[in-house]
Amino acid sequence: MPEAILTLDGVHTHIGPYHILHGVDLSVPEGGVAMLLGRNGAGKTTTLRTIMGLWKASRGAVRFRGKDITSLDTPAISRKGIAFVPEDMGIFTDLTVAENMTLAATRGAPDKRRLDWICDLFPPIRTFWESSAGTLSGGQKQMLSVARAIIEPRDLILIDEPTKGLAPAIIKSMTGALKQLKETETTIVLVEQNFAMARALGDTVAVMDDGRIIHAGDMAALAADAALQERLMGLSLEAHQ
Ligand SMILES: Nc1ncnc2c1ncn2[C@@H]1O[C@H](COP(=O)(O)OP(=O)(O)OP(=O)(O)O)[C@@H](O)[C@H]1O
Repeated sequence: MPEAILTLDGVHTHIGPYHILHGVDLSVPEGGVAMLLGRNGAGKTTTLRTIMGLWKASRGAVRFRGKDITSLDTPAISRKGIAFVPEDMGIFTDLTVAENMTLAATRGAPDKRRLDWICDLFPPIRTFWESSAGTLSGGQKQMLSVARAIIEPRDLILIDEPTKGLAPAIIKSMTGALKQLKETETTIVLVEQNFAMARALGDTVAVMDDGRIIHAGDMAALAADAALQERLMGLSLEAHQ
């Protein structure tokens, strides 16, 4: 088993008066894709936001490469090499695709070779380079959102439901792009409801319910066990492509 790049140890998160995470324990191995699954409202988004410091853990610890990052602010966490692709994508719709990409680069002008590689991963970025991001389709916006997150090499990228509301053909190309990203050094934590994508990409899986991790193991083992899926998530994933 590769060493963990990220660990959560008994993490509790409160949002205002609401106690949302109830002691999340999670270990993400370095390299590959760690899936985070669970019903709506299980706490997946809250977990990603807590890792990024967008919500503060009220108890427990988040460690990145063994270092406690729980009390760092979000820009400091980002500078450690962690990127976040939120569910609402976080792109600037009034700006062009080019401006969105340039603004995402924190270390000066984007590297030309890397930009070419990203445009090969997501061809619409190249096609619509000078267009306003607001005019892109939902799938293209999602691609821009992931592209921005990887404009500079990242050790870890957290992606929240990148296929939400997308057509099957777009989901397929997003899956292909993330597969290529997976071949690089980047470790990916992926929240996803689309089982075809989870099965195609996931190496490990953690299942959440009610603010806790209720199962952790290999994605392939969960994919092969319909009874376990039913018990953990109340549905057989095969039926939820
Ligand atoms: N800003 C907020 N204020 C109050 N409660 C919130 C807030 N954000 C999330 N919650 C609650 O926290 C719980 C977990 O939500 P979260 O978005 O983390 O779940 P999720 O597993 O990502 O679900 P989904 O798939 O629906 O996004 C839910 O009960 C939700 O209503």
